[in-house]
Amino acid sequence: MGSVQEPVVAQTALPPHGQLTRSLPSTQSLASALSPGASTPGSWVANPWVRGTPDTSPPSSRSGSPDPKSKAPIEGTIPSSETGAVEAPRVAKDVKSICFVGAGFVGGPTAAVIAYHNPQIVVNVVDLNEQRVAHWNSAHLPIHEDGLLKVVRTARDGTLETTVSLPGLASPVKLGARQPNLVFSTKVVEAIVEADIVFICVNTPTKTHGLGAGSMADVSAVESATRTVAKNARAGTIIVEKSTVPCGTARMIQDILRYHRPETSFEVLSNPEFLAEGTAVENLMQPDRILIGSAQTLPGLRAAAALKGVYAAWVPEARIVTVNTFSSELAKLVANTMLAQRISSINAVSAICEEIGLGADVDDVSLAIGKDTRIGRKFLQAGVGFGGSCFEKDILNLAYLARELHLHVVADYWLGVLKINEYQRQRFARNVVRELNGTLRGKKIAVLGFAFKDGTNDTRNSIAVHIIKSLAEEMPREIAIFDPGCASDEIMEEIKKIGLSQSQLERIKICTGWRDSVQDASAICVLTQWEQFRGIQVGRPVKAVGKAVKTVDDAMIRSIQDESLSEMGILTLEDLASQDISTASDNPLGRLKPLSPCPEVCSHCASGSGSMPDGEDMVDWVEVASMMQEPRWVFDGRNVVNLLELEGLGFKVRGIGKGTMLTKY
Ligand SMILES: NC(=O)c1ccc[n+]([C@@H]2O[C@H](COP(=O)([O-])OP(=O)(O)OC[C@H]3O[C@@H](n4cnc5c(N)ncnc54)[C@H](O)[C@@H]3O)[C@@H](O)[C@H]2O)c1
Ligand SMILES: O=c1ccn([C@@H]2O[C@H](COP(=O)(O)OP(=O)(O)O[C@H]3O[C@H](CO)[C@@H](O)[C@H](O)[C@H]3O)[C@@H](O)[C@H]2O)c(=O)[nH]1
Repeated sequence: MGSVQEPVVAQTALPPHGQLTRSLPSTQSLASALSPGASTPGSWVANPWVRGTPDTSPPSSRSGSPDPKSKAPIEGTIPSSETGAVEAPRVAKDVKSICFVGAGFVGGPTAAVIAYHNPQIVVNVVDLNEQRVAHWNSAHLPIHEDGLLKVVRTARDGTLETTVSLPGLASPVKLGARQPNLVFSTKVVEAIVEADIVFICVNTPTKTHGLGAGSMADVSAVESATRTVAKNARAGTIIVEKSTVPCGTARMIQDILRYHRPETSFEVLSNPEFLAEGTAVENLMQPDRILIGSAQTLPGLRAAAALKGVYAAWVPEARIVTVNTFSSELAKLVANTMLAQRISSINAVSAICEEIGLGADVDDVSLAIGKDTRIGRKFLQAGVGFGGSCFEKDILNLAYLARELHLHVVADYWLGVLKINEYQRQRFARNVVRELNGTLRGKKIAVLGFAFKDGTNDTRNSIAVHIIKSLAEEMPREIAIFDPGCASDEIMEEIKKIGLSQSQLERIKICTGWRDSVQDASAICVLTQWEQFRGIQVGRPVKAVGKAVKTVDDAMIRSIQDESLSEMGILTLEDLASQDISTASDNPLGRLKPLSPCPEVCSHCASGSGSMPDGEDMVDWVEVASMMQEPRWVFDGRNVVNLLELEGLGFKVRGIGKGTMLTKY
């Protein structure tokens, strides 16, 4: 590329205050951009987030040699020579191949659901991590999410031809075999070359060193993935930013693309992901919304339409929101910050409840305010604080942006959400030590729950790790940790990151069952809201099991007998078939192909680790009472146990925000 420098990117180069000017197209200019033959490549006058002046000249007039990899225009693109305009991306129907770069918690499930609903599109999921890819290709997926294995097996392995007979159906329904269309591999370049759409789905943690350490997002993986895309993607390929990124990253991606491919124009879309771990498949199957941000230009809007077409295979159009790129990037950060803010708000109330005594109960307050439809009941569960790989990082990201814009009051406002979160977990750890007479020496503490929330095996930035660090500083005899979803080695790996001394580390034991962990313990800390920890309790209303029985109606029969039955239709069929069989099955129609056997050395098969709890090994609090040391403390950081009942069994219990005692710290 001669002497041209690759652009310096993203947050490191925010402009001086007051220079954040951009021009969104006026209605008139947008209308003209949409008119046939429009040639404006973009309406942003300057990239406010990138050092230097971006090249807004048409690709053909920029410096640099012609792109040797650029191929003849493919079907659906508008050749620039014919129109004088930048090449417009293909429209939805032309999307034949999608590539996900990054097979992590987001990339894997998102790619699987897209492939599941679009059997005509080949979805390649690529990652540099060979072990992760090997897991995606096995019976033991690297992440545990309800329903994920079935979705992956359907798309990755294809299905068998099958005939379904159901009561209410006049004639059996024949389902053809489905061809595999989901491929996990390490062949990053090959998958990018083939792709019509590339999703960048790599990690964006908070920087740990250098400029902005502890607050700024590290976009180096996005940069690196973009470089590989820039060098290999075909002209017309749409680049989608799926990772959660600082505002302005789409521009950074665009600049890297321009640097490596000055002759080729690519559209970059923002399409943030809103799935929550533990409910990933449900969230992807029935999203509240799909957000697509694009340049407000003809090619930008066309690219957005192409992506919309992919989602429209199963998401109602009204739920697909299209905005400009910046709004989309910002909306993702704001969504997480506001969800976290609700948790910190209710946790702040929990501190008041505990201090005021008088029986004030944060769960009652939460119930009462949540009935107000303007407030709503979600994300008002008080607890020991929020963990996970997203909330903290995204709040820091938003606050960093505000700080760079000299909006210090705004930055402090959002950082207050994190302050309360830290305060809450410190309060919890302090309470444990105080109630145990100010010393943990010679005592065993059981920790029930390590995952940052239930339903997942993700141990990243778990609240438990912070609590364990505080407890370990008191040099207890032992800290015995049990989590029904996390693998022991992953728990230990996280613990090793928190800087404990050798002597502290030696006191930590990871248990594979709750009995081992509570045996002889002086106190139990419940830190994850696993259903299993509620335990066998008298007087708790039994949750209704199973779904309401569906009956086959005419509309259903018509949709089922439609020859071009979509996966949505097949899901209905599966729902109906599931009602007919006594045991829950991932394969009610007998459609799934048998799984290939694992190699003999499969560590998962050997240890059974990391599988989600099946609900059979409920904690039996009566048994626990007989196993613990007096006075049998239970510190319930998630308000999952029945406080009164446990007190009846002889436990001393402290929940979060339960003002039953007047305590002073
Ligand atoms: N975890 C969530 O629930 C969640 C939800 C919404 C959004 N997000 C966002 O999505 C992004 C990804 O998160 P995640 O949890 O999936 O991360 P992850 O760490 O689980 O996965 C990222 C993957 O990208 C791979 N990778 C990194 N650089 C690569 C490269 N150049 N080429 C190929 N592969 C590469 C890594 O090996 C890793 O497997 C982040 O920005 C995150 O903030 C996460
Ligand atoms: O009322 C509540 C709800 C949650 N939590 C805690 O908050 C954390 C995060 O939970 P949750 O938001 O359910 O899981 P995440 O997987 O972190 O999902 C969040 O972060 C993702 C990554 O950006 C987003 O995509 C999701 O929309 C957003 O909910 C966990 O520790 C929970 O225990 C509470 O303490 N109280």
